[in-house]
Amino acid sequence: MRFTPTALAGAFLIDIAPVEDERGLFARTVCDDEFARHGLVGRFVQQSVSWNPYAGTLRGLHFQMTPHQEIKLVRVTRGAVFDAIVDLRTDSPTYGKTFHTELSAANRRQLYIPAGMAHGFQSLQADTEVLYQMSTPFNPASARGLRWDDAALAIPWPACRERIMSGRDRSLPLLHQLPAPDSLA
Ligand SMILES: Cc1cn([C@H]2C[C@H](O)[C@@H](COP(=O)(O)OP(=O)(O)O[C@H]3O[C@H](C)C(=O)[C@H](O)[C@H]3O)O2)c(=O)[nH]c1=O
Repeated sequence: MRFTPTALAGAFLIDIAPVEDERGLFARTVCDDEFARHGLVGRFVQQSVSWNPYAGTLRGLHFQMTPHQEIKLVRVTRGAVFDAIVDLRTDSPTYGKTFHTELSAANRRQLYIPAGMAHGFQSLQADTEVLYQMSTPFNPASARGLRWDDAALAIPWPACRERIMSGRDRSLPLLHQLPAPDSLA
């Protein structure tokens, strides 16, 4: 695997190093030792899938509050997404900064998201499926979110004819409205 640090401390792009032959390819996507050599956690306790039948579906920006904040490893197994993260760690040099990338079944790229970040994506194709691995179990009571279109974040979400979102996501708070840092990721 190839690990590329992003502009946000602790967040990495992980690309496969495929072994190819006449049958196709084989590639490792998670390895505890290799992750540890890059200072990353390679053990996950939950794996989830998100299916998005329509392009323009936007989920997020979500995170879990302390002490349930999650490390997430995200990849796309069908279709493609515009994937975005926000650093919510108030002690981080990149607090309030964002990073985005395209994850797709074609590029087989993964995004490693450290604890303390909000995550969201917009599907770029119909029938897009996203696979997540989480380091911490889902804790509904600590699930929180951040508005996708917060001008303070200025995430360049791709234009689309109709953006499909949940009512909850449409009404999430802005960054400056989030509770005090001690209750945040
Ligand atoms: C996340 C999650 C949700 N649920 C239940 C709760 C709801 O009844 C239903 C849909 O939940 P939600 O609308 O929060 O699903 P998404 O909007 O896809 O949320 C995810 O999308 C953003 C982009 C993420 O990064 C998170 O992994 C996750 O928050 O599944 C579970 O039972 N377990 C879970 O781990």
